[in-house]
Amino acid sequence: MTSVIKVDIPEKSYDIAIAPGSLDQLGEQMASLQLGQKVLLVSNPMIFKYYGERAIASLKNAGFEVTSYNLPPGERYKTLNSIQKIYDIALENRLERSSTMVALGGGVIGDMTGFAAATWLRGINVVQIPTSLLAMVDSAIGGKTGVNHPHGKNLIGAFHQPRKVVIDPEVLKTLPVREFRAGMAEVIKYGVIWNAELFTQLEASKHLDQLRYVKSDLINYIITHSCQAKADVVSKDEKESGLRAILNYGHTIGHAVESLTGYRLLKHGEAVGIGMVAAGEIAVELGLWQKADTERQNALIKKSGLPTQIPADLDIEAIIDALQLDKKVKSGKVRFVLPTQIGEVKVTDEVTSDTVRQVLQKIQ
Ligand SMILES: NC(=O)c1ccc[n+]([C@@H]2O[C@H](COP(=O)([O-])OP(=O)(O)OC[C@H]3O[C@@H](n4cnc5c(N)ncnc54)[C@H](O)[C@@H]3O)[C@@H](O)[C@H]2O)c1
Ligand SMILES: O=C(O)C(=O)C[C@@H](O)[C@H](O)[C@H](O)COP(=O)(O)O
Ligand SMILES: [Zn+2]
Repeated sequence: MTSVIKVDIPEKSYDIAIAPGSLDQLGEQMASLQLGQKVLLVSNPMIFKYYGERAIASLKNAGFEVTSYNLPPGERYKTLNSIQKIYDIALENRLERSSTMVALGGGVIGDMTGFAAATWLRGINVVQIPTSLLAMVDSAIGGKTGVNHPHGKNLIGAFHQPRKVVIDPEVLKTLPVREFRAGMAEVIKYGVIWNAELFTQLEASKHLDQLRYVKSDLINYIITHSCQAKADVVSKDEKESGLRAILNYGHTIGHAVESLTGYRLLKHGEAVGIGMVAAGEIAVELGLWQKADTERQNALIKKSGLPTQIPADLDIEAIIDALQLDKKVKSGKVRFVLPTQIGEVKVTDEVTSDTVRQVLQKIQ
């Protein structure tokens, strides 16, 4: 059975289709979008080895003319240099305005392919085929695309909505367990910012860190409810002029920690987990959130096998300085997304550096 969730943006609406085995229906799913014939499929060598040929066979069966290109894996390659390589292949293969880039991979491949598609010929089609849990529940949806600058996360990018997101949960069977856990951080995020019921379901679930059993009802529940939360928010505020900032919960400190550790020590989701612990503690400090609720959140993060502490050798002053590069900074003031109760958050610029320092020292 296919679940379909709509992202409702004027003139750019699209479907997120979730169904086991849907990788083999990719061509059919794209055929109804009236795209040009040429497709450039972007992936990385590992993911391509598992799923590339199946995706290409389905696209060719539907009449598409397909070229593929693999980028090296990992956040360290989420750079303008990689984008240049995609442009070179697009040029070589004469991709046209009606052509489509297909991102087959995790959030790194999705963000980069989306950005290349946003900028090649000033914007061509992109279809997202997320293969990590994190990409399924978050990065493939909503059109944030881009790359890192040597000094900060995602500092270069564009909003460019996909024409479709095709999720085949069966591909999670090959996802390494640490990557699965990293994806759970963004799932917990939706529980804290938007969907209290999702949060309590996660609390009630055993073996959250071992949930790669794709046939389980829970994994389908997690993917659908997370996609729905993201679709709800993005449909209300495509370009983060207001509400969408809540999707950045845990990312203010998370991004700083991720980039200061050179994208080697922590996965994005792990850094977000630590960032949520920090944000929860700040909210308690400010009297916005109950201590009992932050303890519930932190227990869930731990139960998912995620770290909850700032790495021991990381300089706290460097983290505080790095916060200035956050994209939510407004008139020079750092803005935080802070919980007020499970399922609700607010955005505030009333967090002093002293409070941040105190909390970071507490959780290091
Ligand atoms: N655009 C957005 O809205 C948004 C949202 C959240 C995160 N992100 C970005 O997403 C990135 C993190 O994404 P990620 O966690 O998917 O990391 P990732 O893309 O690096 O993928 C994680 C690892 O898992 C491997 N992998 C992926 N799917 C696999 C599968 N099915 N089988 C085997 N191996 C598989 C990849 O090769 C990679 O080594 C970060 O760059 C983050 O900034 C973007
Ligand atoms: O979609 C969004 O909006 C998000 O903030 C989702 C985040 O999980 C994601 O990591 C995003 O890329 C962060 O955005 P940024 O604008 O802080 O780079
Ligand atoms: Zn994120």
